[in-house]
Amino acid sequence: MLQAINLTKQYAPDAPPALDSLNLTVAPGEIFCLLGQNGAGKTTTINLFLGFLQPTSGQALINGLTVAEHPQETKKFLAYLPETVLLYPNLSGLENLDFFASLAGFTLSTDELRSLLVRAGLQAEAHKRPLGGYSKGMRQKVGIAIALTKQAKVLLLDEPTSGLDPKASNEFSELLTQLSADGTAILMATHDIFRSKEVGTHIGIMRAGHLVETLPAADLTANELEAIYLQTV
Ligand SMILES: Nc1ncnc2c1ncn2[C@@H]1O[C@H](COP(=O)(O)OP(=O)(O)OP(=O)(O)O)[C@@H](O)[C@H]1O
Repeated sequence: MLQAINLTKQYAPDAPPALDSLNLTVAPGEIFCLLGQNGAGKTTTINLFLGFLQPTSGQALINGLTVAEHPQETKKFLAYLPETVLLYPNLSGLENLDFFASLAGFTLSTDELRSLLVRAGLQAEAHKRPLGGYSKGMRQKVGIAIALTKQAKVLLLDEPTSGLDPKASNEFSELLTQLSADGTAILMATHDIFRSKEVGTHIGIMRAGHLVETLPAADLTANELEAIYLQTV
């Protein structure tokens, strides 16, 4: 479970807060999609949960532990997928996964590594090819497989489907739905209103550091969500 309590971040004393008193809870099995224009504070929110940033005030909690006070313990519950996953181009997908899994403390057999790549949607014929020849969507799938390795209780995603084609994006949504059904709490920053509606259980709309709307996704059509978004930002 993931919780923000009056979470605030001001990058400079004379600047307005990039995030202002955010209150948010993402329970196991929920997918909370954060929408908002460029600069609204979505990445700042994710970076506070990751412990990459210290809050100016308020708290980011993961499974009841404050990230600022328990940076190592909270990271054990987390997996993170950024917009662009940084991997080694000369290694294959399989070798990249093996390397990052071992960095995270997991020793997996080739069969286990392959089944994680398949679960992430990467076709078997690509597993042994150098990653330098992969498309963005294929690299993103290796990133997903790395995140799956940790069997994390909380998944943080920052525009993970940006640049993916509709089929890859759809497969990604299906995977998120499966993970949430297994009890993972998911927070995803995105610009994709349609996917948010498809995959999200809750939709939050941010404007200038404030979470101005929180909506249950089931109550809305994608068109209604788009109309609310356009009125809000
Ligand atoms: N390291 C930083 N130093 C100073 N200001 C920053 C820093 N990072 C972000 N900001 C500012 O904080 C505000 C929120 O930025 P943030 O990256 O969280 O927005 P975002 O909603 O993720 O935007 P995008 O959709 O473009 O990714 C912006 O005004 C941005 O300029």
